[in-house]
Amino acid sequence: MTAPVRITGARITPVAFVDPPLLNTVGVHQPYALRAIIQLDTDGGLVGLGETYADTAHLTRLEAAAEAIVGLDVFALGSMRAAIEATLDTLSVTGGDGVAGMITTASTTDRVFSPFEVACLDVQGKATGRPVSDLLGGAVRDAVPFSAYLFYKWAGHPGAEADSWGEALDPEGLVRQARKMIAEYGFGAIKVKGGVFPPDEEIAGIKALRAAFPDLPLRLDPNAAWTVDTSIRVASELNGIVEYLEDPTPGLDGMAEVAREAKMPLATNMCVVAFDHLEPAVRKNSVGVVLSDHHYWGGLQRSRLLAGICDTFGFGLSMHSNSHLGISLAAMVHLAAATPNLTYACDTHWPWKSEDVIEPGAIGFVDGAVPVPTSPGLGVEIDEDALAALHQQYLDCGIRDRDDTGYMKSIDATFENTSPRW
Ligand SMILES: O=C([O-])C(=O)C[C@H](O)[C@@H](O)C(=O)[O-]
Ligand SMILES: [Mg+2]
Repeated sequence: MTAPVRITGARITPVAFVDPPLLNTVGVHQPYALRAIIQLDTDGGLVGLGETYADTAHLTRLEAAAEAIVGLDVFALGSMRAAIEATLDTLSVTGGDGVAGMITTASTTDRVFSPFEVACLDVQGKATGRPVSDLLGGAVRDAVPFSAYLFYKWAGHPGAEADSWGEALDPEGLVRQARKMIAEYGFGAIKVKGGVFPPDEEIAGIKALRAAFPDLPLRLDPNAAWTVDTSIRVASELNGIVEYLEDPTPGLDGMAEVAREAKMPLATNMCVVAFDHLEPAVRKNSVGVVLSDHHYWGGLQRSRLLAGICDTFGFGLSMHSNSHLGISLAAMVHLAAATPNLTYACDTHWPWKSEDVIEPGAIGFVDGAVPVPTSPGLGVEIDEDALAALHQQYLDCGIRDRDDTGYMKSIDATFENTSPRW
């Protein structure tokens, strides 16, 4: 039997990495995206890795949680979650969700527990010589398919040079972006981040993509930018064209109204983001597909629990993403590999980043999918020089919280973050 592997501490390092001006309904991505990297130290010398948001309040909570779990066995995940919950109850920080106000009702405990749970699973895997997917029930696929995640975007940040992706502000720009991303990564499905332009312009964008890629599944996600009536109209225009419509309108009740009329399933990473949202979502028939995200569903094991509930109630299941680095990708891939009822290609922001904290080569895309690492643990290791450089970038860049709306307002003072907008 493997002896207890006790936690001796956790190093939490905020990092900043270059991010293009990706547009969404709440504003635009700042020049740098923030993440916190967790290196969990144990008495035997094994180190586990985790990755999460790095907004100021979240960092305060992570530091408190790191202290609360010293001395615990990395296999004692139930006790660890309880210890973190108890510690968070003593803190009086607010905000810091790291998702620009788009996912505000997730559980704080689950959000803070998640990177520590992932790091513990990494250590468990290293201690037992098994990949994390084995600790989650075993991989049922060798590779995990992802979708091309398209964004409307400016050519570059104001005052800076154009980035290698260039501008995408109309249907031609979206198709150009899709061609480049698919040529580089081989994705077999396309998601468009909408809610940026009036719905008819985005419908035209989706139709242009359909014409350019007749065989690829398409999705549109306006992050609740539309009223119920607008959502029903868009759903009718896109009938037979998108495989699902993602968060067209705010709230479980609005989604249920749209779902009654729409022919395609509705997916969500906004109105079902915590376990206590599942019962009303089932009762109201609000959604057909849940987009899970281990960063706020409480880690990989609780995401497996979510998958079981989705299976029981007949929900489709896929995965949401935010701007992320390689530790998160590895965790997403192990989870997806061990989730039999994953019914759609997962989301990832991976193509939008040009920097990372992990040693290169351990994880990557082949034909639009990520082969599941088979080495012990997550299968990725920290590149200490890269971590130090991206931490320095964090210190230098001055950004301490994700604020798409504030950044947009600094460029266009008339911008208002309203939901629904159309
Ligand atoms: O599916 C989603 O809602 C997302 O991916 C949320 C993200 O924050 C996305 O809107 C972004 O990166 O701007
Ligand atoms: Mg979404």
